[in-house]
Amino acid sequence: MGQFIIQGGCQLSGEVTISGAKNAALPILFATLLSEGDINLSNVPLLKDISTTLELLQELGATASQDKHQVHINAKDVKNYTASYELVRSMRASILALGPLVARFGEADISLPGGCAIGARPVNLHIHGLEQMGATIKVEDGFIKARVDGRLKGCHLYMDLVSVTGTGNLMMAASLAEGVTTIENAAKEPEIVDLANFINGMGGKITGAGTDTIVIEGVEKLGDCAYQVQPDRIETGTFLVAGVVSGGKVRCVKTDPLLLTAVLSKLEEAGALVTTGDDWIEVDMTGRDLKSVNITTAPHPAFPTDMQAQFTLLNTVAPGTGRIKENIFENRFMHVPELIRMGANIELDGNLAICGDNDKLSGATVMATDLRASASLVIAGLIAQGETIVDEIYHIDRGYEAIEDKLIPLGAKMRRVES
Ligand SMILES: CC(=O)N[C@H]1[C@@H](OP(=O)(O)OP(=O)(O)OC[C@H]2O[C@@H](n3ccc(=O)[nH]c3=O)[C@H](O)[C@@H]2O)O[C@H](CO)[C@@H](O)[C@@H]1O
Ligand SMILES: C=C(OP(=O)(O)O)C(=O)O
Repeated sequence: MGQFIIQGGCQLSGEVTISGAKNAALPILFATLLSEGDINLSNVPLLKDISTTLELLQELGATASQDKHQVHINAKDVKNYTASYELVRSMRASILALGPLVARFGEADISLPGGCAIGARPVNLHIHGLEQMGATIKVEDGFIKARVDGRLKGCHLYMDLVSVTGTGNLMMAASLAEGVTTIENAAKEPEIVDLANFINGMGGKITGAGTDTIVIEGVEKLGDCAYQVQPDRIETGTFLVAGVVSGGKVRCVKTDPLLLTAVLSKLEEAGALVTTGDDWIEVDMTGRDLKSVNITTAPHPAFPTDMQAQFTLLNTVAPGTGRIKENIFENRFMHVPELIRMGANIELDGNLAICGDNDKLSGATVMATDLRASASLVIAGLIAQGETIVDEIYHIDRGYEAIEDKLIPLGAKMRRVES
C-alpha cells in the first residue's frame, strides 16, 4: 500500500509547478464517450484516478493512451456499455460514464459506486435527471441500468441540491439529446466550465456554464477536439497551505488565481502575504504571524470542501480558535482523530470542528483515510516535531501527482516506502 516517512520541522520555500486538475480531467475523459472523433488532451495529470478511467474507457471499447501529460482517445468503436464494480469501486467518478453512454448508445449499466469515507454520496440526482430526459432506469444487482429508445429528450431540469458530478453527467447527456435542456441550480465549479468548454470544442452547444443556469442545445454528433485541461485549484491550495503553516514562502506556477478566490482570501486573513500574476500565486509568511480563521464549506464560489482538511490543520497550529463548518459531506472529518494523535486540540460537534490554540504537533504514525485528509496529514508531518509515518498513501496518489517530487525541492524531508 505504501507509506510516507516524514521528518518534521521543515520550512518550505521555492517554486512548484501545478498539474492539470483531476476533477476537470475526469469528466472530460468520460465526455470523450460522447464523440466519434479523435480527442487529444494535454495537461492531464499523472494520477491513479486517470489511469483507472483510461482502463475503464478501454474496457468499454475505446482506444485510449497516455504519454506523460498527453492523452489520446477515440471512442468511435465503443461496443460495451457496462462499467464493472472492480473499476467503479476504486473511483466514484466512474458514475460519469452513465450520462454519455445512455445518450450516445441508449444503454448503460454502471455499477453503483457505494458509500465511501467522506459520506454516503448518493447519485439520485443523476438518475432523476436522466429519467426526466426519457431514460428508463432500474437499480438492480448493484447496477444502475439505464435505457432509452432513440435519443434522450431535452427538458427543464431543476437540481434539488447543487451537485458537481450530477451537473456534469446531465450536461454531457443533454449534449446529444434531442432539443434544448436547461439545468437550474447547476454547480458553478470551474471544473464544470472546463467540461462545457471541452464539449463545445467537440461541437457541442452549451451556454451558461459557471452560472447556476446552464442551457444545452443537443446536437446529433460530436467530433474531433484538442483541449488543455485547467490547472488543479485544490493541488494549488494544498501547496499554498503547506507554505503558510511551515512559515515559508512558496510560489505555485502554471496555475490560475481566479480559480481560488475564496481560498486566497482566507490565506490572507490567516496572515499570509499573497501575491498573484496571471498564472502564478505566491504566499510569504516571512516575519508574519499566523492566525486562525473561520471556514464554512459550500458550493463554488464559496470555500471548497476539498480544502477543508488542509485548513483544519492550519487552524490547529495557528494561535486563536478557528471554527470549521463542513456543509457538503457528512463524514469529512476523518483527519481529525489522526491530527489529535499528533497533538492537535480539536473538538468535534456534528459538522463543526473547533480547532484549539497554537497546538504543537509531534510525529506519530497516522492513517490516510481519504484524499484531502491524507494531504493534511502529510503537511502536518512536515511541520511536526520528529518523525511521522503516513500510512495507506494510495489515497494521495489518486489526486496528487508525485507529491513527494514536488515537496522535496521545497525543503521537505520525506521518502516513500512501498509495502
Ligand atoms: C470527481 C469530483 O469532481 N469530485 C468532487 C465532486 O464530488 P461529487 O460530484 O461527488 O459531489 P457532489 O457535488 O455531487 O455532492 C454534493 C452533495 O450533494 C449530495 N448529493 C450528490 C448527488 C446526488 O445525486 N445526491 C446527493 O445527495 C452529496 O452526497 C453531497 O452531500 O464535488 C465535491 C464537492 O465539491 C468535491 O468534494 C469532489 O472532489
Ligand atoms: C473527494 C474528492 O474526490 P472524489 O470525488 O474523486 O472522491 C476530492 O478530490 O477531494
